[in-house]
Amino acid sequence: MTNDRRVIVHPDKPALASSVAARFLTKVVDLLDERPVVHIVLTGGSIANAVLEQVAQSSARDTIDWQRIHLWWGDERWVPLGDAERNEGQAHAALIDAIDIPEANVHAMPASDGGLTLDEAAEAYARELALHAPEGADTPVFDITFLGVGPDGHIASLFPHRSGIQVTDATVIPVRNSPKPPPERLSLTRPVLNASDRIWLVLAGADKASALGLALAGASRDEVPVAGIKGRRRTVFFVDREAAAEVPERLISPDY
Ligand SMILES: O=C1O[C@H](COP(=O)(O)O)[C@@H](O)[C@H](O)[C@H]1O
Repeated sequence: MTNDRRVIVHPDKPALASSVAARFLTKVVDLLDERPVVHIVLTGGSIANAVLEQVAQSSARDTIDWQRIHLWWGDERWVPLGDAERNEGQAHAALIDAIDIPEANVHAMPASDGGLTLDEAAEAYARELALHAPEGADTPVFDITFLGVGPDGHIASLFPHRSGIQVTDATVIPVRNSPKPPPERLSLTRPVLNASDRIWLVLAGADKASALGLALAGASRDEVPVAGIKGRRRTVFFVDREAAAEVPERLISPDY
């Protein structure tokens, strides 16, 4: 199989969420057979949380040795701990509270009330990543990185026509004046995301169709940040029919 980007279309959001959850569980079991520890990057967004809820509800979830899983985040909104906007809090409610995973394996990004400035928080998360990195690297090798995609084509907190998408000399950046609230955020950078073995982008709804169509048609990453995303081994767009409306037929993978 080549490392071309693939698009897998599902009839609707519920089918998308349960299919991605099932693939995730199967892939994690396989990965745990191959290595001692598996690193996963989570994302915010409604469909991503629906996937995590489906993982939590699956009986297969108990076949995973969660002690050997590490969870990271691709981005976080700069709000206090416990704020409903926090991506980490949403993931806790959807999945993490339901699984037996050590707290030390859940690498949430800092919150705005944790005593750090936004810049210090970015540096602190970069240090946390480095602590779990193999020798000579700045971050762990992410086995699966989930990404949502905004209607404007943003991924993590890397937005169109902003400097963040071009950053290559940092692993984590502070984001200010985000076009989507809240205005302050933290984000992994594009090279870090692209160093993931597998990137699984999950998109649902008609408002995502244009961004996806443009990204696959060769738009620039400055215009449509998701266009600049490609994992080392696999890059798969898991989408519903509405989000796939502008995807050329020849790019759609037949294997749903
Ligand atoms: O703000 C964010 O938005 C994107 C996309 O969210 P969606 O609800 O439009 O799917 C998300 O991927 C990112 O993590 C989050 O912080």
